[in-house]
Amino acid sequence: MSQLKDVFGFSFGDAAESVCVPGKLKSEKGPLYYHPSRQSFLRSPLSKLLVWILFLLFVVLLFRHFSRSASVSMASFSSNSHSRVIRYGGSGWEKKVRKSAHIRRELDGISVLVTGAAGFVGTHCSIALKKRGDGVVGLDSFNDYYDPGLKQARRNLLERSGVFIVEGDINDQELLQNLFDVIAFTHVLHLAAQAGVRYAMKNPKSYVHSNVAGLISIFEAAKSASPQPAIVWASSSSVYGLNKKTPFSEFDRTDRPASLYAATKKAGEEIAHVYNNIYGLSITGLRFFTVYGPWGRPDMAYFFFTRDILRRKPITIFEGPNHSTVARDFTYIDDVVSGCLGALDTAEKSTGKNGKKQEPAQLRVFNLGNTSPVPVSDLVGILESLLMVKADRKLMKMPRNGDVPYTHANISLARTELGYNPTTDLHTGLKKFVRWYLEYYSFPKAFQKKIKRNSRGSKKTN
Ligand SMILES: O=C(O)[C@H]1O[C@H](OP(=O)(O)OP(=O)(O)OC[C@H]2O[C@@H](n3ccc(=O)[nH]c3=O)[C@H](O)[C@@H]2O)[C@H](O)[C@@H](O)[C@H]1O
Repeated sequence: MSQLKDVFGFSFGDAAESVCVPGKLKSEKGPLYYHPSRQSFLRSPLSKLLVWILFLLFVVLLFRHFSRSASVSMASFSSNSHSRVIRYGGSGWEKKVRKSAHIRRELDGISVLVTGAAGFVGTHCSIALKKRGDGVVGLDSFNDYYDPGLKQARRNLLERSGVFIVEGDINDQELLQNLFDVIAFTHVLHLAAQAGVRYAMKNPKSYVHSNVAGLISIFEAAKSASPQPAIVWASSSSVYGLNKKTPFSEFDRTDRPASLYAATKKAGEEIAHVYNNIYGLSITGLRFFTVYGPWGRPDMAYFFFTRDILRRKPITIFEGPNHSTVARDFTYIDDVVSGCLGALDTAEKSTGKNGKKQEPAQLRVFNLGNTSPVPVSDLVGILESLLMVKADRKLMKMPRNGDVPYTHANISLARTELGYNPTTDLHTGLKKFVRWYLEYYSFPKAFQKKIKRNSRGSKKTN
């Protein structure tokens, strides 16, 4: 209102007050005249008219202003109901996209569209690619599945590394087309997804929207692009479902998912087969095993356990049947990044042209795990020793919400084909996470130092 007041010399509040409050004398609001029959001073009809005219003028200008913005948005904004109204297109925008996609590496440099770039794995991969001289353009919807402030902080980090993130939904076909028109991406690293196993009970449709429809949208854009990019995308260890045979191998069956999340990732692998078969897209699916580390996801157990232990709040540890331990093949982020880059570097070119396959194209799936499952109770033990706080543990039977009791990756295939070689044990990885956590959430410096000193001396327990 104050800005409008600067422009028009009055605000809507002024007009309403001067016109709509009868009998209220305001000497500062223009000429008054004496009304003999009412024996009082009233504002002159002329000045009332003037106020009305100005008010109407203001309404017309306001209307014109908003209808102009709306017509711009129709031309160049996403109209998808799941995304916010977002501006893209135009020379300034294209310049940023081109700059971000610029390849600085002379030999074998690639230009990558990273979806979910403000996500946990997306941020780390984008930075690693940029660091080695590849071109990177990010795409992220910045949805509020978890703290958007953290995604924004990751965006700031990426911007400092020279990565531009386009804000938009992977289901926005027009936006994708626009991006492929500007840049001939050699690769797409498709990490945008609805994550979380248990959340699928609460919001099942979000999994279909992102993990099925969104994946198809990416494949559609890629198959029509010229040249077609090679695609590396995030599947999940959860596709092994309730398999008993361990460690999980890529050759094992994956038709018994335990959660809707797993089912949508499994569906993604089948959809990948279709696009590879019909359109000649080169596609690599990576089955991530419970990835953790700095800049991680607050919806994951290691993250909220840390928060709750520090707040002296109880944490719930799930148990399997007959009080058996629940365990995960926790995989540190740097190892997963090396696997993602290995997959990009070994991806063959897509073979389609003008939307048609010319010859058979590469289709791969790899486990990216750590090969050493750790019980969740041990994870809590490591956090206790690093944070120097005893956790208030509550043991609880694992609810039937899509969780699986155990994961363990066989990584021989990734080792051979991608040169994947995880080196970070859970203790070392959590130590790095805890240091980041305390710094990011601005814990007192003295406390950070104390924890750091303690963690230097603390021993590996796994
Ligand atoms: O590998 C994957 O493909 C998936 O990994 C991750 O799923 P999960 O392995 O289930 O990780 P996470 O929720 O951190 O639970 C860890 C452990 O803590 C146990 N757990 C959990 C919560 C709790 O309150 N108590 C508890 O014991 C719980 O039973 C479990 O044993 C990603 O979130 C998912 O998006 C997907 O990428």
